[in-house]
Amino acid sequence: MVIPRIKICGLRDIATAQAVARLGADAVGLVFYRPSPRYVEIEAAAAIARALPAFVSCVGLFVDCPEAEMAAILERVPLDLLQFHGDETPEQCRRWQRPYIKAVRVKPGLDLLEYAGRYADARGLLCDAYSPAAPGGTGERFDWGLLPAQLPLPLILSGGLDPDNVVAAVAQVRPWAVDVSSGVERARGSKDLERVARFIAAAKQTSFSG
Ligand SMILES: O=C(O)c1ccccc1NCC(=O)[C@H](O)[C@H](O)COP(=O)(O)O
Repeated sequence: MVIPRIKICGLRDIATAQAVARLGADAVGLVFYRPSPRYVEIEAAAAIARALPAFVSCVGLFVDCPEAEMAAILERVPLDLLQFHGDETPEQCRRWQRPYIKAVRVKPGLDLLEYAGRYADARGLLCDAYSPAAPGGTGERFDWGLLPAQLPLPLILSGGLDPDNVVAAVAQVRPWAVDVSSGVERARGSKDLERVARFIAAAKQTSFSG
């Protein structure tokens, strides 16, 4: 039986990150994309990463980050996994020799099988909604019917998930993991622990044979 893993993205302080871990998240995401309302400075990020309990992964999220900035972050923040959410090539993703996942913004006409094949060494493919407004964290959903029945990488479903739709999402898509940001916030960049708790409880009650 597969019970989807849960990533809560866009944490910005230690207390909230620890609370999210206690509520049952498998991973938390730290956003290193300056235009985002969820952007976290290096020192705060390092403190959050160090404060997480064992078996909760710390994921660093990058959008076409300049190399020097990326190197500075990797030197100071103990990240378990890198999430590339921009137009990074497979070579750019591999360059850091760290486990990584690749995000793709799904829209009609995109060949997801071909895309996944190019990032064959990624630990997962995070499928998010395409929006012209921002590269991610928009709270927008995409048409789950655009996903192929099988992908060569573990599928992380993202984009517009919330406590009320995650059960239906898992039933339809059968993803390895689910990822959420806006759907568990009270305002952009501010997590609502009651919504986080409801999201995690709902996601954990889902399972499917895999
Ligand atoms: O969260 C952001 O602000 C963000 C900004 C730029 C690129 C990616 C970003 N977030 C990536 C995530 O993993 C989000 O959880 C994912 O896009 C889903 O967001 P949401 O639809 O708000 O749940």
